[in-house]
Amino acid sequence: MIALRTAGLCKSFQVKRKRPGLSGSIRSLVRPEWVERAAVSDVNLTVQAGETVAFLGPNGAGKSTTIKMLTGILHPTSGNAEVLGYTPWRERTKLAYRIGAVFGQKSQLWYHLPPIDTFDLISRIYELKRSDYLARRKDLIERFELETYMHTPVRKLSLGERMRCEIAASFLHRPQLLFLDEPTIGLDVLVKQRIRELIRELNVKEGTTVFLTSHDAGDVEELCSRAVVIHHGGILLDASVEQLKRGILNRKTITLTLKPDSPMSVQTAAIPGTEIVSKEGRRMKLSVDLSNTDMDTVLGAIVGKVKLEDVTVEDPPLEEIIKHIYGLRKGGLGSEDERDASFQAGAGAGGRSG
Ligand SMILES: Nc1ncnc2c1ncn2[C@@H]1O[C@H](COP(=O)(O)OP(=O)(O)OP(=O)(O)O)[C@@H](O)[C@H]1O
Repeated sequence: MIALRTAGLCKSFQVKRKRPGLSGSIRSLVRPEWVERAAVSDVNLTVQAGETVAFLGPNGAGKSTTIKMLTGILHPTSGNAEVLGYTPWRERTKLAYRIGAVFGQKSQLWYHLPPIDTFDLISRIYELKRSDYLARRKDLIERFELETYMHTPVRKLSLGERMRCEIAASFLHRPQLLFLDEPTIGLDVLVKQRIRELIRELNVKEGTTVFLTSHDAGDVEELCSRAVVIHHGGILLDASVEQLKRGILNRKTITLTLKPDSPMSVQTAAIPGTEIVSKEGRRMKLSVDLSNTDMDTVLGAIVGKVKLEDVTVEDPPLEEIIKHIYGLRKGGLGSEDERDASFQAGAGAGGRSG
């Protein structure tokens, strides 16, 4: 069953063109000149029910604008979309009963009220049967471990506690499709991990389709089965996360802080798949290609050669990954695996994209 389908979805905004200089500014004020700016251009996408899709792209790529059209907040300039059988901008109210939305930077919980009050309010907005609501609330409170926070005003909760409440609240009315916009932004590693597990659990248990935007490669790797990358408003890549992992998400960044009495360099020439990307005083960043080596080998080759004060291993920022994909698509193709991830998938993971 199809959860969501778009065909040639486009959105342009009229923006004022600013003329240069003071006189230009005054003229713009008196007689503004409008130009059209494309935010989303020709997005063709099909998401099957139960899929977990990461919708990725750099700042300004058109992610939020697409989500706003899919939830019925914005009308497209042209093209079509169908979400759970509804045209979002024409049947917004009906659709609202069947979808959920969580915005990492905007709270749906009342700031001065405890979460339990907002939960009650949501149950009334969605006209939930009292007994169903109470059973569902109990289940979500246990699952998300919210008991201790339910009666504390939201303003007194930490970001991680609030986000767990936000996501639990969005599941109250059993949405078939959940839109998550940066759900793990600003959270520490452990809370991010827990939130991903909980969303994944509900996806598996209840078949909720997940459509998520994120700048965090970990959200994509751990939560999603498919990634759609949007750039300059159009789809650049549509791949299974497995393909991405094999081809593109196979790099890690190691940051070393060396002790003052340590030798100040690491001989990466002797470690396959590893190169130094930056060096500043006692801090050094290495990029590791895990299709060529493994973490044990790399760390084994470093430990003992230098004296370490600190070491961290991270995913490279998603922006870097997207830049890399963009480079591949423009023709600078690397390994067969990269071609695999970039092109097979770009033509549509399982023929899903246009
Ligand atoms: N209401 C608006 N009026 C004019 N331009 C807009 C409006 N909303 C968005 N845009 C423009 O459309 C483009 C896409 O914006 P959008 O917010 O969809 O990007 P995004 O991918 O969600 O970015 P981010 O990751 O920063 O949230 C941007 O160039 C933005 O400036």
